[in-house]
Amino acid sequence: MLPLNQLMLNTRCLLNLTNRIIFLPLTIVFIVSTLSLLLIDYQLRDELHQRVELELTWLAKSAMESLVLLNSPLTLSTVDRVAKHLSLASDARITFIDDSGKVMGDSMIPIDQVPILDNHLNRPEIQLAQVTGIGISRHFSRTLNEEYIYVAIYRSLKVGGGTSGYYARASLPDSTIYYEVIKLRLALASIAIVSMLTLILLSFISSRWIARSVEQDRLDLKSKIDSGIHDIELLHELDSMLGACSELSEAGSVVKQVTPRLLPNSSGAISIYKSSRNKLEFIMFWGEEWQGVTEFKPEQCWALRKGHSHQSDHNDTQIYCEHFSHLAIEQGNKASLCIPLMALGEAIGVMHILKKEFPYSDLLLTNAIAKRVGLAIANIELRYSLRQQAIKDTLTGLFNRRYLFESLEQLVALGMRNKSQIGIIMGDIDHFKSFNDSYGHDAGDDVLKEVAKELKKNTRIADIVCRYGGEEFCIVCPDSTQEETLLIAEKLRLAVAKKEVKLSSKEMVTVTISMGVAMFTNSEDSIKSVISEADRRLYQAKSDGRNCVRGDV
Ligand SMILES: Nc1nc2c(ncn2[C@@H]2O[C@H](COP(=O)(O)OP(=O)(O)OP(=O)(O)O)[C@@H](O)[C@H]2O)c(=O)[nH]1
Repeated sequence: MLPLNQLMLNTRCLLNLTNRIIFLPLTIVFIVSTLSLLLIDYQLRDELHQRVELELTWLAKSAMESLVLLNSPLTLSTVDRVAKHLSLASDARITFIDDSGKVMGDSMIPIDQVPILDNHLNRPEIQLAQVTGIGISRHFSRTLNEEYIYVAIYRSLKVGGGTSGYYARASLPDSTIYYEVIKLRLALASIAIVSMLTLILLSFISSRWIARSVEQDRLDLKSKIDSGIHDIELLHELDSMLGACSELSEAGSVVKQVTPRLLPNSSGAISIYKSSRNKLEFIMFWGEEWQGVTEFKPEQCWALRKGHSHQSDHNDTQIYCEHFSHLAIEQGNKASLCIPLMALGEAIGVMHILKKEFPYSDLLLTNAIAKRVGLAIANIELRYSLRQQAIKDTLTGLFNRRYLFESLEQLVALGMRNKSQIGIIMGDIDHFKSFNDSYGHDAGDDVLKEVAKELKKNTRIADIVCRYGGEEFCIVCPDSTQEETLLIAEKLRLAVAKKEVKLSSKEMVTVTISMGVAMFTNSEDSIKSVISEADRRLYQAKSDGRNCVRGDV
């Protein structure tokens, strides 16, 4: 049995597990996405810088081309106009610088201030362009008071008759890139936040779902355990009740009470082998009144033929046992199950059950019930046969002297209480020694058996007929007067005298019996004294010529 607190503990563990299952991946996803975002941010910034530099290079080259294509002399006003014109097409600042470092035009500086601008030869991008043709740098612009990215192109141009070098420079404030980066970061952060929120929501929903299904599983498990405990308790009860039964009828009523609680909506019966073992007879049932056959041959039961249980609807078949089929079909196509009842490796009977269906749990239960019922029946039969051996004479089947004294004690006590008399008849076959000597001991045994049958046949059920020893018999007649007992004795004497016994040699013989009668009339009479009195009368009968009854009239 699984205790309830153990069950709760298991559930809590499961919930903790659920938390771990959900929140651990969530944390990992959060860390991975944050790192990815940082990487993307870094790469995008780098990419953006490269693109800006490329764009500025292209702009600087275009500006230089514009200067080359300018049909006018390269004066401050023409060059500055080109710079300002070009800047209309982009956000970039365009600056033209001549060979000597003097600014010839700037898209962001009014023309009147251009001449007063610093010499630009010391600018890193100009110095680089002078050497390699193109120069890129980032530094603080003292003119515009802001951090800028600069790309400068150097080209020698034909001016008048000679050539002169010019720099075309395109630049963008760093803040422009910074704002772009900020915009990108905002977009990425928004995507990340929405994704995380979605993930958290999904995790929350799935954790609720897992918790609900875990709870459902727990309840299912609990109800299964409860019903399992209930079944175990009932099986235990069945076990102990059957163990305490001494009669098959008692076992039958226990099975009738307990089995329907273990197998609800079922009906069934138990049949056991007759001693001849060629037939089985119905001994008990449960559920609906048993409508099936009460006697059948072992060959009519598949379970007994196979040596193990037979289920009619196994593997979608409809193979019913012959002793059972009509019932299963009449009662709405119910499934039938036959289980051999085993004891000491031998089938002693069969349990047949009708039910709509047999789930696996029912099969386990029916087998457990059959096992217990089989053992109980075997025990009862064993006890019965031991008891019979203890109280019966094996040759004649009559009760023995031991049973006579046991039952007399009870009968005398009861008789004295009820103020009724008990008659005792002692009988002895006449000249039995000479019969044995003439016909042999086996013939003597046959005569003893036939005399016993006659005595049994001519007495009431309540009378106790015993073999007292050898060829001597004792018959107890409860609730009988002396006259009645004498009449019974006379009747028995006549019946024995009339009986012709056929010996194995086919010879027909007759014997006679002498009888003495004595009575229990009051509580003072002891068993021994009354029997001695009956014995004394018997010897009186012997001495009076035998084949007669003696007793006080
Ligand atoms: N065949 C057979 N004989 C038995 C059995 N028990 C006792 N006897 C015999 O029964 C005979 C009894 O003989 P006795 O007691 O002398 O008495 P009786 O010959 O019947 O003579 P009366 O009683 O005087 O008529 C003995 O020979 C026993 O061996 C038994 O179970 N089977």
